[in-house]
Amino acid sequence: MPNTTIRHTVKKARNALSKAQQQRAAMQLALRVGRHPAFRKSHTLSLYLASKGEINLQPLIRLAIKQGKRCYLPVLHGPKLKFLEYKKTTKLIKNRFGLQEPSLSEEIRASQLDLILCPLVAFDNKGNRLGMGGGYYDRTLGQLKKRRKKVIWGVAHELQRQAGIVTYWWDIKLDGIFTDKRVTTPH
Ligand SMILES: Nc1nc2c(c(=O)[nH]1)N(C=O)[C@@H](CNc1ccc(C(=O)N[C@@H](CCC(=O)O)C(=O)O)cc1)CN2
Ligand SMILES: Nc1ncnc2c1ncn2[C@@H]1O[C@H](COP(=O)(O)OP(=O)(O)OP(=O)(O)O)[C@@H](O)[C@H]1O
Repeated sequence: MPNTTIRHTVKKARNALSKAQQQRAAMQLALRVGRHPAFRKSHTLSLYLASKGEINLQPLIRLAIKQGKRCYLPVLHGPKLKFLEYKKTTKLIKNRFGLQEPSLSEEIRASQLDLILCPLVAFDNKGNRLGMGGGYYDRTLGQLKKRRKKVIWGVAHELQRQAGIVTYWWDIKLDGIFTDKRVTTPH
């Protein structure tokens, strides 16, 4: 399927999930990520605040903060993202897409993050990611040098899995995917 068709179809399916289904998925994701070594070993991690049917990371954020981990959120900065700390007291403002982001808090360089949980629209078993089409994660994470450790993971509802995604030279590869149902590493 062409990527535009995938984007359209998956967004529609994701938006159709009920509140109860969304809550259950968010809890299951938090449990699954919470017991994974990539999360357990992490001290600094970036997440996102869900919008329009994206899997909600709030239960996971609460768990991470309770365990003393430092949580960061993406903030639009020109063509790229910055990562700013997110705490209970952090003031949020809406960016031009209507997404909430920290207005003023401590910044961390992407290379200092132990775990980066990326939002996405669709993914496949090879670790390919299709996002909202802004190219923000690609531009920001494409520059990470020597990716020895598995830091970049996608998070999604299981229904966002596709048989294959058409990719381009700028697309970053995911080191793994967490869904409400499974953990997958590229194969
Ligand atoms: N929750 C969340 N935060 C995120 C991202 C994301 O995908 N999800 N991003 C990941 O890169 C960045 C923002 N990227 C975006 C890129 C494009 C559009 C966009 O085109 N929005 C359309 C509506 C699309 C729709 O309704 O599905 C618009 O506002 O017109 C939005 C965000 C940073 N923060
Ligand atoms: N590293 C890069 N260098 C130059 N241009 C880039 C780079 N990464 C992405 N782009 C541009 O961004 C546009 C959007 O890319 P793409 O459709 O892959 O975004 P996405 O991964 O879906 O979005 P997002 O990461 O914001 O969720 C592309 O048309 C491409 O021209």
